[in-house]
Amino acid sequence: MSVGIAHPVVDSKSRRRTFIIGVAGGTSSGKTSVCQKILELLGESFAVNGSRKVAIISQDNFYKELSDDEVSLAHKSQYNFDHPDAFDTALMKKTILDTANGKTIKIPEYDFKTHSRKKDVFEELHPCDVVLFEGILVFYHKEIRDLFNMKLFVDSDADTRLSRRVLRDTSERARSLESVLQQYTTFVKPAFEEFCLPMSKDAFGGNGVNQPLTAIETATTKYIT
Ligand SMILES: Nc1ncnc2c1ncn2[C@@H]1O[C@H](COP(=O)(O)OP(=O)(O)O)[C@@H](O)[C@H]1O
Ligand SMILES: O=c1ccn([C@@H]2O[C@H](COP(=O)(O)O)[C@@H](O)[C@H]2O)c(=O)[nH]1
Repeated sequence: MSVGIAHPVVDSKSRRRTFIIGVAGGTSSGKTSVCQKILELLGESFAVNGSRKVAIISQDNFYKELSDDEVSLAHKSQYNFDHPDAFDTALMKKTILDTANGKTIKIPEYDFKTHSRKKDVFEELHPCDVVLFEGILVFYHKEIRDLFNMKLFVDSDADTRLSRRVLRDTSERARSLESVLQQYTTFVKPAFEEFCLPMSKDAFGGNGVNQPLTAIETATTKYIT
């Protein structure tokens, strides 16, 4: 499989550019784990040539603020967090563009237990050389998709994803088994098939890190000045 390296438009006045990698995949496919591994390995290999800063941004931090009624629905597993409209696309686009142009950005933090952003809590991210932007629907909107220099799709089998999700959501996200299964069958699985999977076509696939890592190392060496 070939890897397309794109060169999205960045502010020509900007002196610094950041290589942005979009990492998509279904829920619990291992996106965060793959990103952490890439970050670790890139950190090590880049250390040979001087320090290059690599960071991970999660699309989960860009969920829209919900009304009280929507929060009530969310607590009953009746809110669709897997639809593209659940995300603040404008803020996501601005954040990626600012990152690409070497600006310091502020990322909101999301709380899965309350289904809301943490009030006045932000992570400040200083300019990086490589940013991994991961999430279920990071490839859905063309205006966001086109900002990535490289696209990776973490491809894990559906049974594996569901079993990991059950374990994670019941232990870390304060969910009951019934609610995880209800949300999965009503929203998560249909949305994966409609909005996530079709966007994986031109991305670098698999669920390991070796092939993408080699491609990322090659691409970033050429791209970053
Ligand atoms: N290769 C793997 N083997 C076993 N468990 C894994 C593996 N990759 C991820 N997990 C576990 O599955 C859950 C979801 O993984 P995560 O990387 O957070 O996925 P995603 O970011 O796609 O939702 C986590 O609890 C994680 O520890
Ligand atoms: O308040 C919320 C917000 C999101 N979700 C679910 O999270 C996953 C996306 O996160 P992954 O780490 O990629 O699994 C998505 O499928 C939403 O259904 C939630 O349950 N509650």
